[in-house]
Amino acid sequence: QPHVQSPEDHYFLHNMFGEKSLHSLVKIHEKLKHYEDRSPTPVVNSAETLVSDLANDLQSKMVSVEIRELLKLLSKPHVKSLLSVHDTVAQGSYDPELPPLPDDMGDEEDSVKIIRLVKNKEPLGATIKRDDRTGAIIVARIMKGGAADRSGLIHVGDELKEVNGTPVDGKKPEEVILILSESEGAITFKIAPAVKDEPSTKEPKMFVRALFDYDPQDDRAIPCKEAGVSFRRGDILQVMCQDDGTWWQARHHTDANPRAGLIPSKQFQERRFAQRQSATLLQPQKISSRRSSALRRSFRLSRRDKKTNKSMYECKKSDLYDTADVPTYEEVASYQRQSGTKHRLVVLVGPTGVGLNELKRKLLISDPQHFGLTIPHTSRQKRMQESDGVEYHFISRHLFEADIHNNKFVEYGEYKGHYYGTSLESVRSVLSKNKVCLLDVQLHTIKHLRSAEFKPFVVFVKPPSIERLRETRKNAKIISSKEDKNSAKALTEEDFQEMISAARQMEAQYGHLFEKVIVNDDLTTAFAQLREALKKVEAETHWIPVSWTHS
Ligand SMILES: Nc1ncnc2c1ncn2[C@@H]1O[C@H](COP(=O)(O)OP(=O)(O)OP(=O)(O)O)[C@@H](O)[C@H]1O
Repeated sequence: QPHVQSPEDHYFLHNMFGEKSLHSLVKIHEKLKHYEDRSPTPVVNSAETLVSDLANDLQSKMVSVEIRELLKLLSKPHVKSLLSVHDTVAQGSYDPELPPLPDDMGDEEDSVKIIRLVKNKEPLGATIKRDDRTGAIIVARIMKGGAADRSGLIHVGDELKEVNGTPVDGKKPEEVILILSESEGAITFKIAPAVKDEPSTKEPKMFVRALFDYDPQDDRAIPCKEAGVSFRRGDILQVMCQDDGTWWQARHHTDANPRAGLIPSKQFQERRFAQRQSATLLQPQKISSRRSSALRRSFRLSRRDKKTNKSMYECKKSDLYDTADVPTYEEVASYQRQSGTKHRLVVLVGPTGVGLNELKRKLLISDPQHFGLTIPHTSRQKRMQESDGVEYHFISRHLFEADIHNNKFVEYGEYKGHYYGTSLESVRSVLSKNKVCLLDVQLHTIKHLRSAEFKPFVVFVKPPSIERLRETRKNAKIISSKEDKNSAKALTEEDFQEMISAARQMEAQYGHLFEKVIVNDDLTTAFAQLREALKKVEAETHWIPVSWTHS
């Protein structure tokens, strides 16, 4: 067919239509159709009984070879199955046959339920445990949307008495699971239903962003590895049940399968993390030895005269030892910016020299009406060629200190006795012009910006491999340091190494805050990726922390 384009599709179809079994099925279908049209009626509707009567009769007269052969044929499993199918169809009784109720049921057993589930490849969607006190096998949880849940017949707390006629009393859960996994088709359970009021309240849907990687296979605590759901940092999960304080039930929100699986609860994960930390006495890592780099970036672009402004500032609020909160899950809601409303604040982070300024500059040039930068504050004297509110907002040292005290700065620092800082007001000012505000700050300040007002979209710019850095940064320059503030120096091997190790530490400590990671290998490609990511955030529906949706 002309619309079958890929060779794999073609190959697949070709093989499928060539299958013998498919041809047989088609033939059977045609035959059935043929008979159906003739509306046949069964001659007998219990061929099985007829055959068994016949066999009894013949048994006593096993004289001829023919009789012996006939008996042999009739006792073949295939023939028996065929007769059984014949009878089922002839009698038109397609309901499963329930095993007869035992006659000797004691009084205490009068509430026993016999349940028959037809098992396909799908797992049952239930976990069991042993009651330590009574030794009984109890249904521990029912996975939302799974086969057991959908049947509506099995509930948490039900006691399993028998599986396919085998009593499970005194058996270990693993042994019961083995019986289950070995049985095919219909499985019959004898269950003593739990005496309790089943909470029937519908769970509200909750979506969370996972802030850590999880693989149930590596988790020794999970009660059933097969029931676990693995996920990666950044994945959006729908939490469907939080009844259990330790194991929540959740599914990937894009997953077509409605069945939930187990994930560690927020509280449990936090507890584990705390234990792990105290066990290893983990020291929060110090990020980058080239301190105050972020502050320097924040100011450099906004200065007009580049020559005089290539200098470094001491960062005062340099809380480099800050540890992020334990990253587990963050509740999120879908969000789309309405046209005319404020843009999300774009925060660029990355190690010194990775190219944040370069990317900001390119964005700004690409659309100066759309993107904007903050104007910093300083306590130093205004120079001849400068104007207030253009390069800087010039304020007195006294006022600057009062503003620091009143938490008016996103971040600030001191260089050569003068304060420099980016105020929250300067961010608001760009946003209120309906522009996308591009900000690069030190990582620890992100958490102060995480609010409904700014809804920061944090982009982490990552260096490529050291080999690629060597290749691509041949002509790259970074601002040297205080000793020689007017000159830029070429990037050295040490700079490359520092860039890579700083990036690694940043990702380990703050990775859960990054909504987008861009590798700045080839500049044009990195810029295109950044532009694309920003476009998406502006126009498409995406997830943001739920607390940002109600301001
Ligand atoms: N992908 C790239 N390929 C080649 N050179 C690049 C690339 N990205 C940035 N550069 C160059 O690397 C140098 C450092 O870039 P830039 O000043 O933008 O870094 P930065 O992250 O802002 O650094 P700092 O923290 O030191 O301010 C510049 O000379 C820039 O042109």
